[in-house]
Amino acid sequence: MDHTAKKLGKLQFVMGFLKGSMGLFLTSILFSMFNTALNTMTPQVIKVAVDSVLDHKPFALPDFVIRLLHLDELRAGHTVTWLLWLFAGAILLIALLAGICSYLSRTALAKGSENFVKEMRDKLFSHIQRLPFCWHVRHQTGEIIQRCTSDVNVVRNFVANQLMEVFRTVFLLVISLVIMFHMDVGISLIVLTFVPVVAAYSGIFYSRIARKFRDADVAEGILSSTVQENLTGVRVVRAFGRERFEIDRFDEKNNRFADLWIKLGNLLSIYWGTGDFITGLQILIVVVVGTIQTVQGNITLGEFLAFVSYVSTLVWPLRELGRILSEMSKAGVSIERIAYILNASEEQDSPGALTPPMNGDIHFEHINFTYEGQNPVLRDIDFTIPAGSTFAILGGTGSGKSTLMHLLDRLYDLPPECGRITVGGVDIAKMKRDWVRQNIGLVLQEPFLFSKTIVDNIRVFRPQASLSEVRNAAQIACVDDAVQEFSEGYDTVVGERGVTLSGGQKQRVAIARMLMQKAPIMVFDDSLSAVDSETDSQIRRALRESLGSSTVILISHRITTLMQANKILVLDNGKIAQMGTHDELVNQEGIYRSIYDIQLSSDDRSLLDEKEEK
Ligand SMILES: Nc1ncnc2c1ncn2[C@@H]1O[C@H](COP(=O)(O)OP(=O)(O)OP(=O)(O)O)[C@@H](O)[C@H]1O
Repeated sequence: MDHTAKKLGKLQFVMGFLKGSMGLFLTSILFSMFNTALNTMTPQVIKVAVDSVLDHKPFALPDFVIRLLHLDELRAGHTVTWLLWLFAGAILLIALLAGICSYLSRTALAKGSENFVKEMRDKLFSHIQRLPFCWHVRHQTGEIIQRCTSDVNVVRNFVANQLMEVFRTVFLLVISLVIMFHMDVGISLIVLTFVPVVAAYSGIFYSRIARKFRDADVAEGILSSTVQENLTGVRVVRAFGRERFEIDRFDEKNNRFADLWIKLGNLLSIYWGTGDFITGLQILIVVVVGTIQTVQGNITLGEFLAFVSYVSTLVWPLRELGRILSEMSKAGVSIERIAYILNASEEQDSPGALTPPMNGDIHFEHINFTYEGQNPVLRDIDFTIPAGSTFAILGGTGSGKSTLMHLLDRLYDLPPECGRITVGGVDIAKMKRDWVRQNIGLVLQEPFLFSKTIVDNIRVFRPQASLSEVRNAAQIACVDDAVQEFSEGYDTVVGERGVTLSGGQKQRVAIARMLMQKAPIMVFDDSLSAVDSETDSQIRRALRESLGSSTVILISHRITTLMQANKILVLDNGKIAQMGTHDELVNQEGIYRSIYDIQLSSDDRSLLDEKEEK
């Protein structure tokens, strides 16, 4: 029952996307039926031609056709050659009409299937945009890309080619059998007995092939993820001389993928080989029985030839049915894989979600947080960031600093009973997610830049911003000079298609981008780690002067980055270890003091002096 439900689900899934192009698909089916009906006429013309031209029998056509076309009179007054031309003309006319129908059917189908696949791609892409961040963290990018590209293509091929073939084959089978039964029941029964045989063996293979396709698809996903990971981490691969290791890793996955396709190929070869034998057997029996029947005078020579013609015409579509079934299994697997993405729940705001002002105090109230299946990452975290202040968070790696910011930005939601985060007294869980994110500017340690020009990257949040606004943000982020030095300045394309920026330049472009957002809360999550201490200090000075009333949260390992903050929180293993100003913390025993002592010996003294100047 489960299986049927699943199948029904797949059909409904496809129908959902077909809805918009139903008119085109119905047009295509209609013309395909005309085409099939016309094609089944040809053996009839052959039959009448052979019987009347070679055997000089009267036309074996319904009386009204003979009367309508005055065939008897024509026949009486004309030569055999003339009759032959008459039948040739009939075949030509049928071929012409069949060709026109085929053209109309295929153009409608091409349009319909492209609309279908476009709608599916649009839906997938917009759905993926709305999936929660945690969903993206849990799934490999290569695998998602594979589902959005090759799986979508498999479904498109199925809808554009195979689905129509199913209709065509069934229609062809029905018309041909009706005509054959009309000519001779005995031979028709022989032909008919082969239909379930072909269907049964196709069905058996269908289920086995489906399993193999599923394995091959999973292997393909793993292979694309390996390639994607390798290309993304190409610098690490080169730096650590891991090329050999990576090649071996790829080989292993590639071998597995190739093995699965070889096994699939073997299975398909058995299928086609067996199919060839069965159809050969079918033709053999029809030829033997047909010849006997003709010799005994039970059927005419023309009818015999028509039978052979129908059987030969039916052989291929029936054989194709097997291929269609295997394609269907492949498409079924792809549909399941696409549906897996589409069935994932999108981020959704509760009805009446709020959009309050975001310039109030930020209060983390007794936060406890655990990532799925992990140990607790944050334990009873409770503190307040006063509005308009600069607040710093210091802590060892893995102490939970970024997690706190993910929770503030609602990239992860706090489960009930695990505390709450309020801004200006309003729980962020009750706010619209978009609103929260628009009002919290976030710069990450490893910022991502799009493959576009620098100016477009900086004004990604405000595409209408003028160049002077962009430059102003870039000056505060201390990246304007560096950009001016590029031959194309702000029009320099960065990323895969263009110039490679240094880690520090990228971080500064990302800071400029965030400044354009003009958010009342700004978070710098270790986002100055790749710039030297001097530039770090310059940026902070420029930021201090330009941020106005925004609340700033600074996360860093570097004491010099944090020391001017109004308050510093020290996190240790998911718990609050210390909190206070630089002066308070440096004068107490504790983590802050030890880090200060270690960094003091290596940091530039002048940067520490900066604090005294302030
Ligand atoms: N998406 C995630 N899924 C599961 N565990 C995670 C996830 N993100 C972080 N963690 C784990 O949570 C803990 C805290 O990570 P977090 O990134 O918040 O630390 P951090 O203090 O920002 O570290 P760093 O300074 O190194 O960036 C770590 O043990 C980390 O492995």
